[in-house]
Amino acid sequence: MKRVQTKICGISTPETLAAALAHGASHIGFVHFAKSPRHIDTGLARALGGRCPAHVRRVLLLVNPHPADAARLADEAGADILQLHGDEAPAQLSAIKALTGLELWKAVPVRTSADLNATAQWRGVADRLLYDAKPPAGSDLPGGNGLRFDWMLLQGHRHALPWALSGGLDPANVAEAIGTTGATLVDVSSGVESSPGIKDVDKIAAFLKAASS
Ligand SMILES: O=C(O)c1ccccc1N[C@@H]1O[C@H](COP(=O)(O)O)[C@@H](O)[C@H]1O
Repeated sequence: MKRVQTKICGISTPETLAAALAHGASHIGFVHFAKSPRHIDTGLARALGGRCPAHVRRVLLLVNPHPADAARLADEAGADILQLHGDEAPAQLSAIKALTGLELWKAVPVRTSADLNATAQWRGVADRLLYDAKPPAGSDLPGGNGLRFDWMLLQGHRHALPWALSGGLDPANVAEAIGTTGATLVDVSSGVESSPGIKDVDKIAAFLKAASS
């Protein structure tokens, strides 16, 4: 069976980056969104990303960026992949793709099967869909809320694009999440923290071990 890929999102220190790399993360996420407790500037993202070996992909998370800003921020951060986690329109991603040529992930907020069935619009626009739980009404954060959705919705679903699973994953539930959904790429942020924005090296290690077992 193919090894499950793993993204640790919201890395902001050399210590937590080292833990993620030592335990086999395939993707490292840097959050550039001022309202997030995980927000870092692009200079720090570049410095941390510079410690990643070439096979580890550096993902810059942005929310509703103007395409020109997305291109500048990606360049400053040295990103390999852009994760668009707001309510971007397809034309916005097309413009970002034209400017950067980077791999683009589009976050899809999921509560019901209707949310999954509306994803055909991303064909030819995004490279990967990232399913996340729909945020609570009025939430400041469109993601990173530690909330999961009903994984059973993914059973038998015909995905419009390659996809990844996120939302409320943690060391205790990630193996079940992979088993239930068949995910080949999982993404975690708050589930490997001791408090919002503070990553925990032991939880990172436990998550990566559980995801690969
Ligand atoms: O992590 C954040 O602060 C964040 C802010 C704005 C948009 C998305 C964010 N994180 C992403 O949300 C999902 C789920 O996170 P969690 O594991 O439930 O905390 C994940 O893809 C993060 O990359």
